Amino acid sequence: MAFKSVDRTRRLFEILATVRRYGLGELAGDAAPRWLVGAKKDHDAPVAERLRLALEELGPVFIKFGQMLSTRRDLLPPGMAEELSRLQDDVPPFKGAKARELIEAAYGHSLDKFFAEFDEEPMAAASIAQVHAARLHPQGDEKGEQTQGATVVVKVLRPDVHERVVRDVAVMYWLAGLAARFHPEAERLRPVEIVAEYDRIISDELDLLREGANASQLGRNWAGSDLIVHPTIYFDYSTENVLVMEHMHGTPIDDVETLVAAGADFKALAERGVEIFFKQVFRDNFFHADMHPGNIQVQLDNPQRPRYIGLDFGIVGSLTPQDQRYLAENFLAFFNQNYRRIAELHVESGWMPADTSIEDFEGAIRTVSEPIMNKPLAEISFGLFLLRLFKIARRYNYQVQPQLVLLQKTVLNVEGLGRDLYPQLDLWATAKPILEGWMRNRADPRRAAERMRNQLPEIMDALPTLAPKLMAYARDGETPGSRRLTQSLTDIKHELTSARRAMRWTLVGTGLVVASALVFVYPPMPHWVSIVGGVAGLAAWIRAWRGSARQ
Ligand SMILES: Nc1ncnc2c1ncn2[C@@H]1O[C@H](COP(=O)(O)OP(=O)(O)OP(=O)(O)O)[C@@H](O)[C@H]1O
Repeated sequence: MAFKSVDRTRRLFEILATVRRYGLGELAGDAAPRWLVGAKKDHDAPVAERLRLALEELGPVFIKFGQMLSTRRDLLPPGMAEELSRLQDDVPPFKGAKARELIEAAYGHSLDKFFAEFDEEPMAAASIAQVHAARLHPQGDEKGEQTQGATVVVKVLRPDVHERVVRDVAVMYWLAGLAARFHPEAERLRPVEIVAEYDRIISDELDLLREGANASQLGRNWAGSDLIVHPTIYFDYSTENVLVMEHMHGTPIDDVETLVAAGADFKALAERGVEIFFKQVFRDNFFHADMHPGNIQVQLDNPQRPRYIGLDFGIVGSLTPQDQRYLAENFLAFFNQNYRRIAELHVESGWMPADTSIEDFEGAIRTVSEPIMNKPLAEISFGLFLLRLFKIARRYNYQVQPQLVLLQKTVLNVEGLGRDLYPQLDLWATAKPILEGWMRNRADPRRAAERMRNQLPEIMDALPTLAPKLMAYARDGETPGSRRLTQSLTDIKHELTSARRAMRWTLVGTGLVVASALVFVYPPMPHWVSIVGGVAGLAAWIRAWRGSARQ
C-alpha cells in the first residue's frame, strides 16, 4: 500500500516535470502556479504540438488517453484534435521469451503442452498487448486420424501493464480533481468525467476474456455472411491475460497497392463497410467501436465482392432502445432536412425539458445542419452532424450518453475509411434502406408481439403482486393507496366543517352571555331578558362542546 503511494507520488513528480519541460502551464489557465507547470515563453512550438510530445514521452497510458481526447473536438481548442490524432504509440516489443514466461504463468503449465509451435518473434506490438503466431497441437478427427493443428495468434498483455494503468489512471484522477476545482473552464470540460470514461475504456481492454467474448458475439451475429468474418476464439486456451484466436489471412485495408493489384472493387468495398456498420448498430445493436485501419483486413477471393475481416474487439458499443430510436429518427429527419421534427423529437421523447422552445432549438439545429447538407452527397458527414447536434443538445441540457458519443466517433471513423477507399461514397444511399427497414420493423405488429414475448418472463414475475392491485382498481376504480388517501382527505374535510361549526356556536354563546351580563348590570331592560339570554348562551356553548367532542 505504502509502496503504491510512493510509486504514484514519484509518477506525479515525473508528470509535473514533463509538463514543466514542455511549458504546458497555459493549458492549466490560472489553476496552477507557473513555477510548477512551466510557462510558454521558453518554447517556439505551438501548445498542441508540445502537448503531443509530452504525452508521447509519458508513455502508452497517456498516449491512449491523448488518442481518446483527439476525438472530442467539442472540448478541444481549434487545431488540438488534429495534433493529438497524430499521436503514435511506437512501443518497442518485449522479448519473445518474456511472452512465453507470461503465457506459462497464466496457464500454470509449460507452453509446449498447449502449442506445437510458438513464434517468439512478435507479429505486432501495441501499447497494451503483443501478438505472436502459433500452432495448436493436432487434434484427432472423427476417424481418429491426426490432422495438422490450427494456426492461431496469441495475444499477450504487456508485463506490468495492469500496474502501470492503475498507477497512471490514479494520478490522472488526482489531476482531474484539481482541475475540476480550480480550472476556470472546469464546468464545461468536466475533467473527472473524461478520466472516468477513459478508465472504463482502458480497464475493459485489460481483460482479454472480455475481448474474446465480444469477438464470439460478433462472429455469431455475422455467421454465414459474405460481408465480414471474425476469428474463432479458443476459449479453452484463453485467460484474462492471454487470448488465443484463429489466425486470419487478409490484406490490410490501408495496403492500397495490394488491393489495386488484386482488382478489388473499391466502391463495393466502401459501401460494404458502411453496410456492416449500420447493420451492427441497427440490426444487431452491437458495434465494433475501434475501427482504425490496423484492425481491418480484407479477403479478396472474389475482388468484386470483397469480404472484411474484423480484428481487435477491445472496444464495442451498444445503445439503449431509446438511444437507438433517437439516432434513427434524427438521421432520417436530418436527411429530409426536417429540422422541426428533430426539435420536436427531442422534446416529445423527454430527452429535453418540456419547456424547451421548439422554435429556438429548431433554429439552432438548422444553423449546424445546413452547412453540412449544402455539400455534394459525397461530402455529407453523419459524424459531423451528430457531433454538432450533441453540442447544441448539451447546451439545452440534454445529457448525451457515453455510448452515443462512442457511436458518433465510430461514425466519423467509418466515414473516413469509406471515403479514403472511394471518395464519391454516398453514405445515405447505403444507410437509408437499413434505417427505414429498421423503423418499419419496429412498427410491425409481429415484431411488437415478439418484443412482448421476450418481456413475458418479467411480466409473469410481476403478475402475482400486480394482479390484486389491478383487481382492486377494476373493482373500485382506484388503488388501495389512492383509496386510503381519499379516505383521509374526506376525514380532514369533515373535521374542518365540524370545527368551523363549533367555533360559530362558541362565538354565539359567548356573545349572548356577555350581552346578558351587560343587560343585567345596566338595567334599562327587565331581568328576565338577561336570564333568557344567559340560558341561550349556555345552550350555545353546550352545543359547541358536544359538536367538537363527537369528532
Ligand atoms: N486473429 C488475427 N489474425 C491475424 N492477425 C491478427 C489477428 N489478431 C491480431 N492480428 C494482428 O495483430 C495486430 C495487433 O492486434 P490487435 O489490434 O488486436 O492488438 P492491440 O494491442 O489491440 O493493438 P492496437 O491497440 O494498436 O489496436 C493487428 O493489427 C493484426 O495485424
